[in-house]
Amino acid sequence: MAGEEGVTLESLRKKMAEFARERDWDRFHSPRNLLLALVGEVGELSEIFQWKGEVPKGLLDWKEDEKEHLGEELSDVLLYLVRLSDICGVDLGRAALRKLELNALKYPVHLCKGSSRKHTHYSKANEDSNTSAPEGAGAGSSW
Ligand SMILES: Nc1ccn([C@H]2C[C@H](O)[C@@H](COP(=O)(O)OP(=O)(O)OP(=O)(O)O)O2)c(=O)n1
Repeated sequence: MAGEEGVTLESLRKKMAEFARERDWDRFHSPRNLLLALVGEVGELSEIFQWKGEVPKGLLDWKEDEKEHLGEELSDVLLYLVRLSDICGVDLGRAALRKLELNALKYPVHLCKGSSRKHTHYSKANEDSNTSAPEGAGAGSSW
């Protein structure tokens, strides 16, 4: 039900499994089909922003029906992602938490605060500092 509290990835996973089973759609929900459906929905989501230029956070000047449409397309992406993960035997919640930990290791606060550069920039800077001439010999930092 819309507005229901306590939505979890697991509850969405179960609802999608039930939705497919009731319609005898398990045979269509193969990994490849779900991936293509997911990409299609990402396209529909992108269309909402297409040609608008940058939009303000919170979308305060959007009409209610535009925001509702946005919610629908975001949901389609999420639901197909949840279903794809399930069909592939991936625990999406666990995988996402693990990925967050990996991200934190790749992007330590002390190196990246206030910078949106890719992590390869920091490893490259580190390599350069390991191979560069001793301090004071004219080797400048690359960032
Ligand atoms: N074989 C299918 C078809 C649909 N859905 C579910 C997941 C999505 O949340 C939604 C997608 O439905 P549509 O393909 O009809 O796409 P839209 O809802 O975006 O409609 P439209 O393409 O008309 O804008 O329905 C599904 O699980 N499996």
